[in-house]
Amino acid sequence: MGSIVTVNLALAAGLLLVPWLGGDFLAWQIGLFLLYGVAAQGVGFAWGRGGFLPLGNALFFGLGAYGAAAVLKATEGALWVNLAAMALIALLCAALAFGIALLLFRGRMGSGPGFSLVTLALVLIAAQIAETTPALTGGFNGFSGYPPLAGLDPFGGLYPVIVALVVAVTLSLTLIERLPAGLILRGLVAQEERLELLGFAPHRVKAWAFAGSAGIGALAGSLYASHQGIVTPQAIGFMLSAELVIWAAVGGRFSPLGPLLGAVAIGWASSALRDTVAWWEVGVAAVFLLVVLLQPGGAMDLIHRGIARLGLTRRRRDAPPLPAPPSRAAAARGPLRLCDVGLSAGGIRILDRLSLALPEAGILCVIGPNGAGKTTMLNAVTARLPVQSGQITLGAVSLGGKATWQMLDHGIARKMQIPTVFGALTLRENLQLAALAGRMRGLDALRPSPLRWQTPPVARLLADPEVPLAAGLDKDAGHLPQGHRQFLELAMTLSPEPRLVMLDEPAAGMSPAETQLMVRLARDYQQQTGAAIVVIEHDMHLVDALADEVAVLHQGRTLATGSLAEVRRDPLVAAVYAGGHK
Ligand SMILES: Nc1ncnc2c1ncn2[C@@H]1O[C@H](COP(=O)(O)OP(=O)(O)OP(=O)(O)O)[C@@H](O)[C@H]1O
Repeated sequence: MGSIVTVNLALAAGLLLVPWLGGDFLAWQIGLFLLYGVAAQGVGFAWGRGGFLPLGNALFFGLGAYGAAAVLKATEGALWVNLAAMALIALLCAALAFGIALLLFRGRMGSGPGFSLVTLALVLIAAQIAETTPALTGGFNGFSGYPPLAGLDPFGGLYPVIVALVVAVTLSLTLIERLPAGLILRGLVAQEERLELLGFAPHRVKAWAFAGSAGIGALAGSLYASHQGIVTPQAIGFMLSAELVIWAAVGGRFSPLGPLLGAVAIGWASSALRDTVAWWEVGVAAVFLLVVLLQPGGAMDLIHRGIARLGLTRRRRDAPPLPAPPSRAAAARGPLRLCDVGLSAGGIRILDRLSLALPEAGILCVIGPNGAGKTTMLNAVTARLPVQSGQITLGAVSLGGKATWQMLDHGIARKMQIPTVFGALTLRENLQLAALAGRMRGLDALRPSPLRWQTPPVARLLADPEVPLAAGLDKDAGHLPQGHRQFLELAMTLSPEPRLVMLDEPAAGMSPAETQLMVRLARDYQQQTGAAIVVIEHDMHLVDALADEVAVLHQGRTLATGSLAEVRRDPLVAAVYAGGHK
């Protein structure tokens, strides 16, 4: 916290010195690049933190600028009315962005080019409207003839207001990084699938990030109107959108200060050198290309690495853990039933009128030859693949039409066949995210204390001397060996205290000792919580050690259920396994 305040105070002091050292004209020039920099910070937030690239963020900068110009003209200098109106415009832009992102990201995984292209199309449309509606926007000539905010001189009094905006935005973005909201965003980029299984709706997380990005852009745009005294279609055009992306990339999109640095450095150098250095734009494009290819973290990444090499980074002290509040997943009730479930994908019938009733408590092992549809059954339950016929119910609740991220609130958690952990985060951060799962309420994402939550299942695992997690909490999860990764994913799966745990080949890639440990941990969890656990497994020793009951799947149908001894005696099962499968 202290370092955040120091950095922002230094930023404010450095920027406020500009008019003293360089005069009003330099401050006016820097003020413009700072406003562009704030808008680029919005782009950096969406791209670097949210993992999706908005190609048309000048839309919100322009809406902020035109909106503020119109308000300033209509109200003729009433300061508080103007400020309230500008804040309202920024909120409206954020709401617009939220809606756009929800529409585009809903029901889709990934943050691919579709979103970027739509935002590009939107800014092209907006620029066209601005050019062709002179009655509203002043057309090509621009919107002018309004007083600046509070009558502040763009060459004098407005500059401290711009600096205040810069510091407020930088401080907010830096603080968000230290709060659960920032961790959730990092989780989104690191492993969207796991985040969704932990009960976070990726499309909503992205929508909030895009709303923040748009609101920041609109605030910058609203001061730009006063700074320039005129708003032209360039303020809402594609060129500015592209420049915001270049500044964010070159300065460093992963850091709140990076885009600001990029905008001021490139913007100022461009204004000084564009007319004297031939091919200046080509040079900027070349730098952009080099950054994209060789230095994705931009200039701020180099600066951070330099600071780390000099040993100037302070290690954050870990505050003692707090008991986590009750989990919604622990309150869910009812046995899971699949009734005549049919599922086809890629033209292949995978589940063929599959019916299976799970016990409300105990361990059910699902076995069957390769390709029998075991993993697909879990995909159907967790809504990762759409079911075409039949019903899946949990107690009295139908799971039909629900999304993957809603499953945790129904008490369902899943460990994947290939362990999915947040590879770019430390083990501690992985467990912090899992502690938030199913427990966050209201404004918890914006409070620091939820990062200290510790859940009963994770506390037990960390205290267990055989579980290889407690010693390396500050290591990146991406460097864990396969066995340790399985335990980390198990810890994250159990952390929300789910009533129904689905473990897909939990011992894959493990040594015999690790496999034994996995069996013990699954058994312990079942006994401590009375939950139902479904384990998909090929290893019959493990099935023997774990199963209260066994279900055999074959060609997308339930072939037999009963104890392991019973299904072994079943002639149909014997025939399937004698057919050369595992
Ligand atoms: N999304 C999909 N699109 C097309 N085919 C799929 C899809 N998912 C699974 N399949 C196919 O469905 C069949 C069943 O796959 P599934 O992974 O459910 O089998 P499994 O019983 O878990 O096998 P294994 O024990 O080898 O993991 C396989 O032939 C697989 O290739």
